[in-house]
Amino acid sequence: MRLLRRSNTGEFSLTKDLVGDETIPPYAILSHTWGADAEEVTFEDMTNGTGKDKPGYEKIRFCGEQAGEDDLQYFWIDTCCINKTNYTELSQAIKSMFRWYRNATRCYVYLLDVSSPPFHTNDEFNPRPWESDLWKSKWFTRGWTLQELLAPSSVEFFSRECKRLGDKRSLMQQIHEITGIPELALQGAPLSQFSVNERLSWIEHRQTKLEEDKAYSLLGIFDVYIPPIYSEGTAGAFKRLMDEINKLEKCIQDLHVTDPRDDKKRIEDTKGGLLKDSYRWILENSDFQQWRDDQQRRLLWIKGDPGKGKTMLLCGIINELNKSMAKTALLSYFFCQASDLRINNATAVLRGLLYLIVNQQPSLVSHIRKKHDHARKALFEDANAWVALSEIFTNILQDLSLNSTYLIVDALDECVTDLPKLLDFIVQKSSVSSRVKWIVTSRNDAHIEQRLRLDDSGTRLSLELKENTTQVSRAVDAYIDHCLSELTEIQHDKLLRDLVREKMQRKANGTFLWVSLVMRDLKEAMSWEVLQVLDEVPVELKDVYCQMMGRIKALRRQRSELCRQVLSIIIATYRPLHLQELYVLSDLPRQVQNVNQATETIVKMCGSFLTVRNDNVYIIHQSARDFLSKEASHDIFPYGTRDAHRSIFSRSLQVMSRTLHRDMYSLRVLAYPAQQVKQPDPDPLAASRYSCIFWIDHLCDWGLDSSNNHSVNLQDGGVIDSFMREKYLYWLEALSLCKSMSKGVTSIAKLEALIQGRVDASTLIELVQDARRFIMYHKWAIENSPLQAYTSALVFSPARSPIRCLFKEEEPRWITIKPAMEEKWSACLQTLEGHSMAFSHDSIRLASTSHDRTVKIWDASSGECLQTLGINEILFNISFDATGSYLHTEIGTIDIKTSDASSASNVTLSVTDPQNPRYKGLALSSDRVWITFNSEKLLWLPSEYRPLRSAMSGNTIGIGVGSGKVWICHLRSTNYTV
Ligand SMILES: Nc1ncnc2c1ncn2[C@@H]1O[C@H](COP(=O)(O)OP(=O)(O)OP(=O)(O)O)[C@@H](O)[C@H]1O
Repeated sequence: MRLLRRSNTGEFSLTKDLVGDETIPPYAILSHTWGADAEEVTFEDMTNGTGKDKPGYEKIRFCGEQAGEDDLQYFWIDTCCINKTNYTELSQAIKSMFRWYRNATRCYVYLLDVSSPPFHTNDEFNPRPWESDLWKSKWFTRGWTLQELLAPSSVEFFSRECKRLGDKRSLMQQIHEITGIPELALQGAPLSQFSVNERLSWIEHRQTKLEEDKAYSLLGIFDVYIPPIYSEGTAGAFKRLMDEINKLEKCIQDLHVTDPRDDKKRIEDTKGGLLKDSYRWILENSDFQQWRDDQQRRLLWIKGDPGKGKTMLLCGIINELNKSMAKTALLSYFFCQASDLRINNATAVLRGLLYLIVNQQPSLVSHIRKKHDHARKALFEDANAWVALSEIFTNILQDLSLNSTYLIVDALDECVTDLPKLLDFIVQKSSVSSRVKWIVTSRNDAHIEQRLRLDDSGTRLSLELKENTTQVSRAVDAYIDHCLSELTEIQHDKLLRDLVREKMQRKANGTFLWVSLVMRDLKEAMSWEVLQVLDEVPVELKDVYCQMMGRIKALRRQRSELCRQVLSIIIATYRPLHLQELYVLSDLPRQVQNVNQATETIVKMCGSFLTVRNDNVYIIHQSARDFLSKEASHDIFPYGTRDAHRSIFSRSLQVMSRTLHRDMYSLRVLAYPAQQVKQPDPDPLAASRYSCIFWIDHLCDWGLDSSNNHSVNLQDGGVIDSFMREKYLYWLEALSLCKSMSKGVTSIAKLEALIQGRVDASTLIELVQDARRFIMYHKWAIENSPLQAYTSALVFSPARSPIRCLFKEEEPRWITIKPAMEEKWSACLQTLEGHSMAFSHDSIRLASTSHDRTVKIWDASSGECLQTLGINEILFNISFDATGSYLHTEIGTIDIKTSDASSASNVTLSVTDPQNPRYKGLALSSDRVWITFNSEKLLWLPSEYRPLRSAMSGNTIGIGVGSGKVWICHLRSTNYTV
């Protein structure tokens, strides 16, 4: 960026090109409309000292003088600070312009067509005589001025006479009315909050001198970049812009595993709302202040026993940082929750943190897009996700454009998968990047402490430490006061209230959770019982839980049993359940009028263990889950946890058998895109959604060595056999509607492994094998259009596929001449988004490479992508050395960045001749072609293809085909002689 500098004598000169934001001094920036080319002072004029007689020089003089008045020595003007004859410089300027406006200390808008009479006296009837000019000003009709209005935090308006008219804030209402831009955007809210269409509408009625600029002037507003091509026309430029926006949106959509902002809101709501007086103590705490104010303190670890209020404290800290941090700073956070499969692992933490970061600074998505553009969603989900995400995260943290950033992670102890990796990552990153500060919380845990290795850059804040206990106790007292103010039973009796307060303060022992549990009891008590309740309640949390459990056991026979059922299901399931899911899985009484109400009533009988929000049931606290699954497990699971899994499995099968049928969402159109499917209300899958996704997991959790029942289920003619025969295709449709097709693929593989080798299940084994081929082969089509389960999936399955035969009735009748299919499945198991390849000697893994400069390592049986490696060269042949650490290519040797040495050593691969003529006869398909009937897309048709690369191991062969796909084939099932 080149700036103009005003010397003491009033002369202007250009600085050298300043590279890197940190080298740029505070500066003012001008926003204006351009006159005729000959009127504007150019870069050449400035370097040659000419142009002073041009009309445009007035603007330069104005900007320089105004900057001087505002104590700024430097300023920037687009007419003369960019060398437009240099394409590289011009495209760099277009790329950076939004940032330059945003970073300016002041932005002056010079309005040549707005006049403010110099001797205008204050006229109470017309205090702003220039306002009518403002409404008509050309400045509001130009394209580039849109970002100049939105990017800077301070925008001041000046008349032709250089008189200050007001700023973006004082003129907010008028600007909003003139431009139609929401006030929130004018106030500086992140533009990513506004939909793409809304942002596009802001430029609709604006013009640019060069037609393509209409699109290019939006780059900063969408935080994307395309290089300018000033010959492509408006349509071309907008097409490229939209492509880029769509890729950005898709990337963010795939990254999404949860929106931590929603999690925060949900947590606050389920915990009864956040109380300021109970967290504000942290702002006065010296450890916290040191972390906040000292550049060197980059990591703060807040630790404390269960229920000490760490999570709520973090919610408070997030709110306070949001208010106090610089506008340009980023704040990202994540709440781990052990009970929710989605958010209890290290990969999810990185995904969640990244999600909020790129939401605030979308340009950083470029780091994700480098990998995402070819790996797509698998980047975040395959076995290599951690490696890829940590690399992306590191690149973002090193990006010079990253603003100062706060990263906050709650409940590390609830990160069930890969916690050590996460801890090492946090330690490493917090010590290298000075612009990034971390806060993490956890329970007191020696392993976490050891791993965090807190040195000079880190601070430990223990809630149990003597210096802090007074502050925490006061915070708990404030919480008690707040809770008591809501206890209507004792409002009229001050003496009683004081007594209750005093007793609670004495027993709470600085534990918020204790107070909140006791309060639930007190709310149920009459005024004369309140003191007795308090006397009876134990001090320790565990004892409180024991007391709650005792009460459940003392309920009338059936009620107690219902509570036990509900609690056991909640503990044994993989994610929080909807009331309807809980109703069926707990097998609650049938004779109820309103399922949600009845289930909620039973949930309430479970004392304070559970809570309901938006019809979903949550366990009140992780410590309650710990208690129920450990100390109370003999009460909750009298027949062991396996029995709970058995119940969930068999009730799942029952509910699915009842509810699954063709076209559950009444989509009707066969190619109805899955992305456009909206969940109907009431949702026919509300009760069976969980079952569809997890029934096989619970079958496996039930265990192999179980009772006869288990055998009955697994044998020919058993319940699984019947379910597969009657409902398999509807189950696939349901999986697609639940966006869980990939989970279905791994589940059916799990089922196949479970029944493998059983002598009494030979027909079932055959059926499941067929079902597995079916789902793998047609996954793409069904995933994208749920009803393709009944069309292309059936029509393009082998004539003697058991699944096809069982669901013959579902085949489309309008196809009179059906494609001639093989009798049995072809050699193709599935298509992988891949490349050219080599198999591991044990046939377990397949490595592939392609022109997109990546190498992928696949699990050959599930088709899961295990690793995606970025490479610098275009590869044709690949192989691994014996240790698996180096990948040899025809072009060079590449270091594989693998975090998992053990898996790498399995990958000893050999390359077969890609030109081997013996494979040439294979005719399989790769591209997806739709058959259209009456302009409705009806079915997906695999087309002809040419094999490009192939590799073979044992009786499995991999074939690379056009458009970067890989087919994995079993030669056993074909007639090919190889
Ligand atoms: N500032 C606050 N405002 C309102 N309620 C609070 C506040 N702090 C704590 N609480 C109450 O105390 C309970 C326990 O707090 P929290 O869940 O934050 O504890 P924790 O230390 O994170 O526990 P754990 O480490 O076991 O998960 C909350 O469910 C809530 O009811």
